[in-house]
Amino acid sequence: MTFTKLRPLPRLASQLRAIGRSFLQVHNDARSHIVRPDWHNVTDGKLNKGLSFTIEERQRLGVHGLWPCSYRDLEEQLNAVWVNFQARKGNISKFTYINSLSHRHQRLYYRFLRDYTEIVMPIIYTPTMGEIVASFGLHFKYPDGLYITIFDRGHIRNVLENWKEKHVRALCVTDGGRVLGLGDMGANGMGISIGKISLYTALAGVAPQQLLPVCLDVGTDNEELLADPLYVGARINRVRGDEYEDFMQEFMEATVECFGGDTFIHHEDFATPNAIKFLEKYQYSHCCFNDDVQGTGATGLAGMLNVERLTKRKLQDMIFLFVGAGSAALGIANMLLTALQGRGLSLDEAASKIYLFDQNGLVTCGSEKIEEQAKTFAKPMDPIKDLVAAVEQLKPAILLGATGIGGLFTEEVLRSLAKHQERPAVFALSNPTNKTECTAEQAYTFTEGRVLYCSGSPFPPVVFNGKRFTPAQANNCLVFPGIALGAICARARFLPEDLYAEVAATLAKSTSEERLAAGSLYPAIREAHSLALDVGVAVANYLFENGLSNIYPVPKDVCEFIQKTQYRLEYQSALPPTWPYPDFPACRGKDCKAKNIL
Ligand SMILES: NC(=O)C1=CN([C@@H]2O[C@H](COP(=O)(O)OP(=O)(O)OC[C@H]3O[C@@H](n4cnc5c(N)ncnc54)[C@H](OP(=O)(O)O)[C@@H]3O)[C@@H](O)[C@H]2O)C=CC1
Ligand SMILES: CC(=O)C(=O)O
Ligand SMILES: [Mg+2]
Repeated sequence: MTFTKLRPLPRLASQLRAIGRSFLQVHNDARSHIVRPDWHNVTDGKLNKGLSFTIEERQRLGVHGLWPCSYRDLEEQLNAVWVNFQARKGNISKFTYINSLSHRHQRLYYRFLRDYTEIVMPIIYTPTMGEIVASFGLHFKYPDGLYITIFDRGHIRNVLENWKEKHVRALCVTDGGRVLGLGDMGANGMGISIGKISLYTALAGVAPQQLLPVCLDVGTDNEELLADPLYVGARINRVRGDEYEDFMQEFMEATVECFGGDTFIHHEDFATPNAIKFLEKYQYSHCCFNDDVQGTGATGLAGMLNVERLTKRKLQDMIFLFVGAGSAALGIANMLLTALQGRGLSLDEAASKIYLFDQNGLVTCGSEKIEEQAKTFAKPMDPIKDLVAAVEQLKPAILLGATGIGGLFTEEVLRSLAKHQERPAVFALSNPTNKTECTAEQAYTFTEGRVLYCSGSPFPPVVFNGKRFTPAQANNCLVFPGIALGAICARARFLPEDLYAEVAATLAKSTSEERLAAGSLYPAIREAHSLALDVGVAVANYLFENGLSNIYPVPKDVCEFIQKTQYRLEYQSALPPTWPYPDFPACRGKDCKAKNIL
């Protein structure tokens, strides 16, 4: 066989090569050098700029003619998205529209999320994400995350290597064991991993290519799903015991092998016993975070610190009644316990202030089945089975619900609460909206407008007796994007428990006096971007100060250091900085002279 000696490339082509093949496809053919259309720029949502490709870019990239001749800058495109979004009737339809935008035009999608956060959050997150999860088989369209099934045991690393991005810095992983308040959703749980991950970018500016949503499909015990022809997961009952735990162990090890030991691993919506077991097992050996326990813990404590700011009544003088004793309630109860101890109370004194109430009633020393984590809070007293009776007897200052049971805080419960407190606080944390323990309207109405109310899913303002109340959203989305940002930027080794007290303090402080005066215990969702940066800086500072970062030397300005890593929501030029052709007029968007030629 003979090899034809390659002709040396003419100067132009070699220049182009030096600039980088990603910009242009240059084909050295026998007769001429042809610049072929680079469809990649159009079909790859990461690169696509739609009508924001300048005329120069369209011509240089060989995609001229693939768009109508108009040019739209980012603001104009954003407006078109907004008009389109509003025109969609119903939340699912809005979700479908912006989900498709995320694939064809990533930067515009995230810019839309940033600029319209308060409006879009209920679509890409709770409550609409609950509906998407419930009917995931209808909505699955793109490989937006990795499904790792129990049948992949022994090969998990290979599956992780199939992911399109190689520089993953954070994963959000669920096994769908308890998704929002919907119960066991099996592989449909992927929806929640995707939703949470999209907030990393939308709120905290973590670059999307650094992120990976994962669903561990170990089956489901949800009979409805198993019988549903549209179900996309493994049709087996949930695998438990050693097989399940070995599978999890392999996943954690494979993640470290594949992406590095300082990869942030966010556990989401595992059923409570697994959530707690894995947190205890991996918290200090991996850069691992459980959102439902720790994220919710920090969020809940922050709200309580703000009840204190608002009512001028010390936390140590309050009684807390937590309805629900799962990962969310226990996460908050434990953080509160530590905070109270920090104020000089002994463990017993602190625990004596916090009551748990589960399906069987008040958790007492005589309760039949008490989870290990709940034992600290069990009280030496007679059982109380009825919630109204518990409220009547305990007279809590703060009533918190994390049960997944919609309407549990009835009129009677709320009236009883308000009877004993001038400004009672109600945290109705369950998601999505139809699982909320009570609505904002019920809370304000049945407490004659005296309640400090917040909820896991958003509620619109309520007018009661001519006064307008703006309920705050108490959701771990106020903290997890910032925690991830700080941990990723500082390349955290692991995330100790004390760090979450810093997060809670940062969130509480970020609530303005104006919002507090209006009875809102948290910042508004539209402030979530600056909040995420504040939390990110607090987390990174904590990690640097405690020798838990893999970054050395410590950056002088941590905030600037973090900001430099953030995803840019402006378009970059699709052309190399210096272009070798002299013959095209410079064309820069709106002011482009060349556009008038068309
Ligand atoms: N706003 C936020 O940021 C967050 C909200 N959540 C929400 O919190 C809810 C619970 O999550 P999680 O803790 O993980 O779930 P779990 O299922 O682990 O816990 C639910 C708890 O509620 C108790 N419960 C159920 N029914 C009743 C009832 N009728 N009366 C009193 N208690 C009852 C259960 O008691 P028993 O054990 O006896 O069955 C259990 O202790 C979900 O809806 C979730 O969406 C979760 C995380 C964050
Ligand atoms: C918000 C959240 O994490 C949950 O409802 O599970
Ligand atoms: Mg959750």
